[in-house]
Amino acid sequence: MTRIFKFGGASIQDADAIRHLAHLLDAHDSRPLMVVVSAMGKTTNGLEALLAAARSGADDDYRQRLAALEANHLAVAEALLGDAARPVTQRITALFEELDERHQRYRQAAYSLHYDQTVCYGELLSTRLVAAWLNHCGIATEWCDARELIVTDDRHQAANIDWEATAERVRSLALDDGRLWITQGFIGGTRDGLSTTLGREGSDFSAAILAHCLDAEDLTIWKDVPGVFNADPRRFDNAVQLHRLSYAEAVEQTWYGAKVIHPRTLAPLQRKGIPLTVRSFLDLDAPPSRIGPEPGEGDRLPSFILRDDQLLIDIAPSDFSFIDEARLADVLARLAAAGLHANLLDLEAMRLRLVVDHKPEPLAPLLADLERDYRVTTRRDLALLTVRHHSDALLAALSEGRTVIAERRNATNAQRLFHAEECPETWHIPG
Ligand SMILES: Nc1ncnc2c1ncn2[C@@H]1O[C@H](COP(=O)(O)OP(=O)(O)O)[C@@H](O)[C@H]1O
Ligand SMILES: N[C@@H](CC(=O)OP(=O)(O)O)C(=O)O
Repeated sequence: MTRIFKFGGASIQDADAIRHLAHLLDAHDSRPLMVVVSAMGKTTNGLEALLAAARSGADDDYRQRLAALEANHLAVAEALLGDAARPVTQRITALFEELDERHQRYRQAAYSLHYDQTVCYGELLSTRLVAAWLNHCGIATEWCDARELIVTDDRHQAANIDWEATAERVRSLALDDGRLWITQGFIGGTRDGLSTTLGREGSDFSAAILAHCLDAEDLTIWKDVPGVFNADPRRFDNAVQLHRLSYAEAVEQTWYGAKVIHPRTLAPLQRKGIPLTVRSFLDLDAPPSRIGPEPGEGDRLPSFILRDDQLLIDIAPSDFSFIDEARLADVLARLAAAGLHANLLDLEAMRLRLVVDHKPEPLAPLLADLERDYRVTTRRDLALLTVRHHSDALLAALSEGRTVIAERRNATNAQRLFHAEECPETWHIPG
């Protein structure tokens, strides 16, 4: 049965990381194996900045950014392959020419369409590089284009999967030919040949789609942490690893913002009962986290999720009337159309408060639109803390010395909104 591995940007950020990846894959000779790879390091951020430069007409900035991205990829190819780099450097140069041509063609088009036709190049480039290195190391590797495998609609930047068409295409691959297969995370394609993307950090989801369509034995997501913790170990100095948790718990944690796995990853796995392992690509002996149908300690222990850079939107009808169901539906429909998600929603008779990620691009038109029909005020520079499996004592200790700007609580989850300036860079879990 096929196994699926997914590697994110951190695991292929430079030549050394790609060498390490090849050692790791060399030790896994089980086939069929499909490897899903993201863009190198922070390339997607670089491509987003390139897009902004292209759209604002900042031509010098655009050219400099394009050249820097190309130089970085070429340098990695040369560091890896030296004299044997020519075929892959030619391919990289051709991909950058194509990327430039796409920017010229789509710079006047809708933002999301332009985004998908250009930002997809991060993964196209990284997989070419990694495949070339694996083949050079004697690991027979076949490259395939995820835009021809993962069929989506044209909802750019958050495309919906055409499961039937995708399954048909994925199952037609001759995966059991003894080679390792490599494809891109994050990207798909419409039936008409347009590139699409599945949402930032969506490569985990790509891997789950392939696992689902192939009835894979398992999916392993390789990270720079040993597994899923009860809080981001970068932000909470005493976070502990959760070795077992259910799909349902993982969905909840990621939906509230735990960045370790993309929230759309779990459903395709759950539908087929495919186990998910999250493990370290740095420490191969570290015990991993396993996610499956059965609950584990992760379903009981408190977990803590922090969202930085939040914006509070306070919405009231301008005529002193209620926020009735029709108004609530109206506001939420506008939010959804802007591609935004309410991280916290608090409703009173004449006031609706929403907390969203502060993303200026979709927010500016949304706020202008809401202001035409409602009284709208906003507050920025906020941090949202979600505690799952909370207790009063935990919440009190975590809120000490901080103003609670908004709050929402049910039996399992408690959310509190704080001023970012009142929050520490590194948190400590009380207890
Ligand atoms: N609950 C959590 N458990 C583990 N890691 C977490 C958690 N929440 C956030 N993270 C962060 O997720 C990072 C790994 O995810 P990410 O950087 O997106 O990986 P990749 O780019 O390889 O997909 C870790 O370095 C860690 O800081
Ligand atoms: N490269 C894309 C997709 C992705 O999933 O990346 P990563 O696996 O490195 O989080 C992004 O940065 O959004």
